[in-house]
Amino acid sequence: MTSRDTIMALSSGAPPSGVAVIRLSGPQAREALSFMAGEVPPPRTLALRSIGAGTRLDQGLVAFFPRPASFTGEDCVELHVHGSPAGVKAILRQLSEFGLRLAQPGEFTRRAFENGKLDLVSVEGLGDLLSAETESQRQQALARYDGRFTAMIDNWRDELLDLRAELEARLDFSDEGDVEESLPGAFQDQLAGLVNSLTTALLSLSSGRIVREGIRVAIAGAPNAGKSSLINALSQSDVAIVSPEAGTTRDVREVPLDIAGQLYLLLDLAGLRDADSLAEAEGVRRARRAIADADIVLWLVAPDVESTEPEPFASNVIVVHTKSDLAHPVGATSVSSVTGEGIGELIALLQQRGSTLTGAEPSVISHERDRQALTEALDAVVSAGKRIEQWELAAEDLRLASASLERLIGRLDPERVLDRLFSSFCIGK
Ligand SMILES: Nc1nc2c(ncn2[C@@H]2O[C@H](COP(=O)(O)OP(=O)(O)OP(=O)(O)O)[C@@H](O)[C@H]2O)c(=O)[nH]1
Repeated sequence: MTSRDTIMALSSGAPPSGVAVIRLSGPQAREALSFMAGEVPPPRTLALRSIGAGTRLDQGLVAFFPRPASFTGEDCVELHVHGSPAGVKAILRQLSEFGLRLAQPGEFTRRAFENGKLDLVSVEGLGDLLSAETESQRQQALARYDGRFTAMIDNWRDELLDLRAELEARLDFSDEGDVEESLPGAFQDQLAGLVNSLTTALLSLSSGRIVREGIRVAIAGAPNAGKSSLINALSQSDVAIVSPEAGTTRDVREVPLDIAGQLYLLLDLAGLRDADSLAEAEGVRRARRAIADADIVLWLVAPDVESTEPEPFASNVIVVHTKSDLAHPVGATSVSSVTGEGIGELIALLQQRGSTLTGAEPSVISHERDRQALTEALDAVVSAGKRIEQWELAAEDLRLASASLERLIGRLDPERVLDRLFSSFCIGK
């Protein structure tokens, strides 16, 4: 496979559908278009054409996007045809006879990256955008795809270059005796500013990550405290098993919920109790770990069930009194999964707690790669600050910091991430 091949794919959803979009990219794209649809319309203009070489297979809209101003940076073509399974198949067959091959998953985007149209963090933003399910995920992914993170990284890289230039000038001219011995205060200030800015970015990682991955809400308490019933009531569907027999929820199940545009993952945990069997003990162990890792813990207390453990005290724990239809506790958060009482209030409470975790605007810094690169860059800049009078070593630290950022945008060693990243894309993207 070389990028000289011209590739094709159905880029819209699977037929049958109202419209199907077939996308082509590569040196033969223009010729393939005139083979299939006759006269090539002016660039970036939709034109109605009869589609099919020799025989008319369909009628649709076609567009030509000449390189380099196209998504991939190569000549691109779009055929908007009827979303018929047989029609799409026939068109792809003719294109294949013409010499085009089917694209691999993510191959269009990979070409865009290789041709410098997108950097790696934007590619990740696009991947996130395609899989975004909630409003906050969409906003976060779009901001990353649009280059908001790239602009931050470019700023840091510019600052690192300035600082290195200052040090390297001293190294070059140190023999000539006409440079000042110590570095100007402005240099120190700029270095401190950079440390601040990278630290702030790293701090926003946890909020960025929970927007992307979801706020983990552990639903915990004694067996039969009403955990599964509460999850059902919260999600208004029969997603969790409800059973009168104690100890039925053994594994950690995740129930996704969209509350006001933010993804929450309700973790339906095994009831905490002294386990009778190995399987139960494993369930309890996993439940404890999930509680420790959760962003919010709903600790359920029921009037008809004896709590085997004391309520945990932590700022992320909300004690919820369940089965309020049986007995009504005073002045506490209480719910009934049977009557629905208190469920709306609990959702509002989750939304309020969630918004303090995510902040007002979703952070674009949200991937494990971001954490690694920013931590490396920060460590290197801090190290440069510590040995600032050893110009050569400090310059090397700053070079390492730049290299971490260049790896993040894919300017350095992109191979390590490319295959993994693009294999998660769909065909036609
Ligand atoms: N009256 C009343 N009964 C409830 C309520 N919520 C749950 N129950 C009952 O309490 C029992 C246990 O409920 P579950 O939701 O299975 O409890 P759990 O905590 O998930 O239990 P395990 O998975 O065994 O740990 C069932 O018989 C439910 O019908 C409620 O709000 N009111």
